Amino acid sequence: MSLYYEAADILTNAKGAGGSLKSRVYRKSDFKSKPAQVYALASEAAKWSPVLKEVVEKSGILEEEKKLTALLALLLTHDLLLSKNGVAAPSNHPLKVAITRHKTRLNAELIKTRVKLGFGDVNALRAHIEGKGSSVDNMKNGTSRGGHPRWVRVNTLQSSLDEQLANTFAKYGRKESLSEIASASSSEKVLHVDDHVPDLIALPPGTDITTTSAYKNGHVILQDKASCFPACLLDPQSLGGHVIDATAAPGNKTTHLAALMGDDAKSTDDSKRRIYAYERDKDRAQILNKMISTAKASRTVTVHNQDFLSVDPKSDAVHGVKAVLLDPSCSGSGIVGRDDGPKVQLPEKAKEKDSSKTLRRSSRKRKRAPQSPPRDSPAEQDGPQIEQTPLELDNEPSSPLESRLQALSTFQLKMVTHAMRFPSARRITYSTCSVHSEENEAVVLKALNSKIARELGWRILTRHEQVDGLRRWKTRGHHIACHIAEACIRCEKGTADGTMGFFVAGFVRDIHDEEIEAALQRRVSSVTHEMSDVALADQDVEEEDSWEGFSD
Ligand SMILES: C[S@@+](CC[C@H](N)C(=O)[O-])C[C@H]1O[C@@H](n2cnc3c(N)ncnc32)[C@H](O)[C@@H]1O
Repeated sequence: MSLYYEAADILTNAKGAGGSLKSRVYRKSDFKSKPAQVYALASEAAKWSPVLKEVVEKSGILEEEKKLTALLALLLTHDLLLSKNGVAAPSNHPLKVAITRHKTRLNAELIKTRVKLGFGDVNALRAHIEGKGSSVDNMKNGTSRGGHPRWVRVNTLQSSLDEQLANTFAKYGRKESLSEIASASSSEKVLHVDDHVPDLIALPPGTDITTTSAYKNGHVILQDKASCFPACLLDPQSLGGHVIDATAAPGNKTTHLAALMGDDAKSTDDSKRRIYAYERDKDRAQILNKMISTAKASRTVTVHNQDFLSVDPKSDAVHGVKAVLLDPSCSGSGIVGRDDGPKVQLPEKAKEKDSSKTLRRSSRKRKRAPQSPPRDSPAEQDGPQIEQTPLELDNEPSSPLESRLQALSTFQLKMVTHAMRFPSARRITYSTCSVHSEENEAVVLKALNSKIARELGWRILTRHEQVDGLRRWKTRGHHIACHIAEACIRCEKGTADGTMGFFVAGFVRDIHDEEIEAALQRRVSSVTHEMSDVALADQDVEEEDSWEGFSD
């Protein structure tokens, strides 16, 4: 019987363990049940929870069975009604007895819910739930947003969109709208060619292309749409000169930059443009090398297993660098499926339903937003989801998330201001896969207000100056940064746009080399002083990335 308690325990995640549901199950060593069984039950019950919540509530068993918590009732009902082997416990076990005696009632409620949702039999409902993970409400009103599309970037160093459409995706029907892809099941052969990022294709959620030769040979790369924005925004082909990818592993954006540099990058001429890819972590630098070689970008990219902050902007090694792509470590709060595990909808007792409404209403009235929990805490994990309010900028760090965000943003600002020091650089993109303003607009604002930006002529790249696809992108920055909000590009996770949560902004400068040289001379004596001004203390930050590459 420990199976149900253990599955409940892992879904509640009371200790706020980090990572996906799967990693949390397999990390835990003290299960009595088989970890695979716990994982299967927890993830299946979570998927079915929008339906089972209604079934359990309507049956009224929570009012009658004092032994059953909402989560145990959900898990047991799942196995009683939907598992081939039924409830995994001896027939006289009190929990099994407590659920089994309501089987007829629960079954009747499941039939009613299924019919109401418009499914002919339980297999049709199962197929829908397996395919899309939609909520009952979405199913009811037909507004299911579906899942997260599988984004595939054609690697134009090796292939072309037309070639891939004619070969790898020859049997796929082309759809005009992304929503048709998001709501398709993984077995449907349909695709959508993206409207904002060139050479990008959306496939139905869960589509596996890792067995195709195009994927194995690096002709196509798995990369979320949002993660393609920084290289597009940097627009390296319009600038000339060399490019730095300051925080490069695993290499999605490095290989994208190489693809955008196109023919130039293919040239064997010694004077050709290069990408200097920095990665401070040794193991990740190896992954980066592998990705670059599979994508056939080695002719353009040189990998440096080095801390970007230790690169002297004036050294010969980086002479002629015109653009810097900066995608540093961040909280990773925008990543889909990384650690926002399954959302469980729990049944409520009739009486509790009323009181919980009161609670929610009163919390909305509170003037100051409740502390947003750390990324790893139960609220952002697999437990019952607490209503979230956007984190407000606050100078007094009082929760682990706030202090973590402050450490991250200090590090991120340090990276941006270092990139601003490269004398020949004209454009920088700064991106994160975080949803928090502290790591996004706030860093951009602080960087723009820094002494180095002002002295060396850096300003924001306005929306009007952005490449066509990104200029047309509607979701812009948060208004805490009102005068630059339009210039900041945001992607929200879980919307019809089918992206992860992401942020990117560009910096440019238009001044001449001589003016920059003079400004650099003037500030030689003040640099050390400024470094301490912005509290650029080294911070240990957890690494996060948007790796979706070859071993996806
Ligand atoms: C968000 S990931 C980059 C993802 C990558 N741009 C991509 O699209 O595949 C951040 C990477 O930066 C590396 N990193 C963090 N600080 C660094 C530094 N100071 N110098 C070089 N690399 C750094 C981390 O090890 C991590 O691999």
